[in-house]
Amino acid sequence: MRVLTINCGSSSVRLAVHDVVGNRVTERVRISCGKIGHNEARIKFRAKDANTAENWRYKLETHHQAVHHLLYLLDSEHWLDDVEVVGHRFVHDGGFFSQPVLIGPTARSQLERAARFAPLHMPASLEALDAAAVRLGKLPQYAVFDTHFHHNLPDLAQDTGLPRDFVSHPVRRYGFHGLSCEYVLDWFQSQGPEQLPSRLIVAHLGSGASATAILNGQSVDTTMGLTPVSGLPMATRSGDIDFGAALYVAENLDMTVCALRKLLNENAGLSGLSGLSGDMHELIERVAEQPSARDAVDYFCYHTAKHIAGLTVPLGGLDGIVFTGGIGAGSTEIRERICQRLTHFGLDMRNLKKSGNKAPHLEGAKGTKVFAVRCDENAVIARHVSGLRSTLPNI
Ligand SMILES: Nc1ncnc2c1ncn2[C@@H]1O[C@H](COP(=O)(O)OP(=O)(O)O)[C@@H](O)[C@H]1O
Ligand SMILES: CC(=O)OP(=O)(O)O
Ligand SMILES: [Mg+2]
Repeated sequence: MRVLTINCGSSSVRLAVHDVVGNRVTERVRISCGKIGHNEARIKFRAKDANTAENWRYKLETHHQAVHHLLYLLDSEHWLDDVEVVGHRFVHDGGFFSQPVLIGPTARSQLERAARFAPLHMPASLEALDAAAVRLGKLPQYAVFDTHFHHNLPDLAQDTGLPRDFVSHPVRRYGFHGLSCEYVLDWFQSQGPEQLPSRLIVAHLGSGASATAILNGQSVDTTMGLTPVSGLPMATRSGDIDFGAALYVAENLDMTVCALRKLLNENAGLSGLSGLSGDMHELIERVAEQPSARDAVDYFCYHTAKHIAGLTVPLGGLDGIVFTGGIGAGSTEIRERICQRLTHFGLDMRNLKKSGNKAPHLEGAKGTKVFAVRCDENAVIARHVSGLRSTLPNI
């Protein structure tokens, strides 16, 4: 089965076409655009069989523009000709879905209702749904959820701390970056039997950032909650903050709830702290000359390490850490700086500098192994969509 997958991240859009036969997922082509909204967004194209890779810089201000442009580029080179089905990453299921769903009118309106919980992602994915319908006609389109992997979090990890009287469906902690966690589990599987660390933390560090505690392959706690604004500091999202401080600021500045939501989602985190940019690469380059860039990077590394240490409580110890996402897979420096704060866990750092899925040292490790894995959420979407295609109801 030939599957087109569309993954709208907070600063990126990634499209890919895969062939899926049984459990085998083979990528034909991928195209992505990062740094959306910056002056120069980056488009990367790679076609596996043709062995071609190209990069362009382009002015793409919004996800809407990016999705349309990437679809156009694929279509004009006939990469979409034999696509049979489309799979989208939707970060939030809104409490409506516990598995991927074929999107009909009811599911679509439920996804629209869930959009308020993830304003940097869900509206973009809904636009991508429409853009694909325009270009590909009536092909079936599926939603695959970031929340799915965390569906069976223990009650203790699902509770929000709000009074029970106030909390009703759909208010609970959901967790995100589940597709990335699934990819990491697949990656361990590919390294050979019994390579999966029993007590594992996946630190997905991209424009959105989270850490998830995985015990024997199951998510047992994670840093994001009802919304993907909580937990680690992010490009433009605050991560965990003193809510009293947020209320004080909102009251003093006479902010509406809507303005507060915008502040915490779009103007906080690395961007708010540095006053320069939410892009980690840019900040690292400016650390020497800009104290605020240094402060933002320090804050990110410190709080990420603190959250990782906190997640050893539900795990009862720590056997492995995987760094993934653009920063986690890309930056040896950030991985090192986080790990320097975790040395009391007895980290085995032999794999720390091995970016992007290179064969790791696995034998003879003493203590907690550290890995960097370049996750591929689109491949996981393609696998889900093809596996469930014949069994899902169209609602
Ligand atoms: N080699 C690298 N070193 C440092 N940061 C990097 C590197 N590669 C990517 N990044 C950062 O990763 C972030 C984007 O992560 P990514 O996972 O691609 O985004 P998204 O969350 O939108 O999917 C940006 O802050 C970017 O600067
Ligand atoms: C859930 C989330 O934050 O996703 P991303 O990292 O792609 O923005
Ligand atoms: Mg992402």
